[in-house]
Amino acid sequence: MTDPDPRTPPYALTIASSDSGGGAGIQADLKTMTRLGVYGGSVVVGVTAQNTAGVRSTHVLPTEEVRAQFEAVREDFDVGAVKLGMLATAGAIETVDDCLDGYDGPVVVDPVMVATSGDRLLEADAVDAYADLFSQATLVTPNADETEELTGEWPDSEAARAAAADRFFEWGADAVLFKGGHVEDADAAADEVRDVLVTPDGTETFASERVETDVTHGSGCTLSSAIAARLARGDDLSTAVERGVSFVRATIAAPADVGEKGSVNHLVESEGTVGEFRVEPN
Ligand SMILES: Cc1ncc(COP(=O)(O)O)c(N)n1
Repeated sequence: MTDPDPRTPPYALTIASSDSGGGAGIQADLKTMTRLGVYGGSVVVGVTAQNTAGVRSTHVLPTEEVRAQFEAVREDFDVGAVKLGMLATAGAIETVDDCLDGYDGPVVVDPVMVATSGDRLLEADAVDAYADLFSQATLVTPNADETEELTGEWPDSEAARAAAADRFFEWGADAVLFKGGHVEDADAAADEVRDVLVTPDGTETFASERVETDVTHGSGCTLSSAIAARLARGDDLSTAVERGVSFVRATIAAPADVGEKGSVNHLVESEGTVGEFRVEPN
C-alpha cells in the first residue's frame, strides 16, 4: 500500500490518558499515529504525573468532559479507527462504551491495568466494567497479566489462549491479540517472542527474535495505536496487526535513552513509517 497523502491523511482517535513523560499513554499514541502517516486526535480521560521511573499521581476528568471531547471530534472528523488505552475508572469505561454505541468503525481496546513500572492504572472495581466494553472491540490487545486478571487464564499455551479468547468472544469482542512479551510460551523457542492473534476463524502467530531489554515503557500503547493507525489506513485486521507488531518491535530494538529508565523510541524507521529519521537498533 502506498503512503497516505499528507494533505488528506486518514484520521485515528485515541481515548486514553496522558503520560507527562511522553513515553506511554496519549503521547505515545499520537507519536505512533503521526509516524504511520495518520492524523491523530485524542480524548483525554485522565492525566498522570509520570516519568520513566513511575506514576506519581492520577487525575481523572469528569465523564461529561470525556463525552464532550468525543462529540467534538465525531462531529468534525471522519474517524477511521479508535484506540482505547488507560480509562482508569468504571465511570469512564461506561461513558466510553456509551459514546461508541453510535460509532461503527474499528475499535482497538488495550485494557490497560498496570504500568510497566508496576503502578496500578485502573481502579480495582473497574475490571468488571470492561466486560461490557469488549462488545465494542474489533480487537482486544491484553498482555499476560491483563489476560489473567480478566479471564483467569495465563496465556502461555495454545489451549490457555483458546480458553481466554472464548471469554473475550462471549463478551462480544471480534478478535484478541495475546501479547507475548512477558510470557514464556510453551510452544515458542527460548529466544522468540510470539504475539498470537485469535479470531473465531482461527489463529495467526507473529513470531520474532526476543530483544533482551527492560526498556519497554510505552510498548503496549504503541502497539495498539499502531494497529489502529494501520486500520485507519485501510489494512485488514491481520495486516494491521503484522505492521503494528513490526513497528513496536522496531521501537523496542532502538530504545530512546531518555530519563532514568528510557522508553521505546518512536523516531525509529520501520515499514510504513513516514518522514526522514535514522535511528539504528542497538
Ligand atoms: C497514561 C498511561 N497509559 C498507559 C500506560 C501503560 O504503559 P506502559 O505499560 O508502557 O507503562 C502508562 N504507563 N501510562
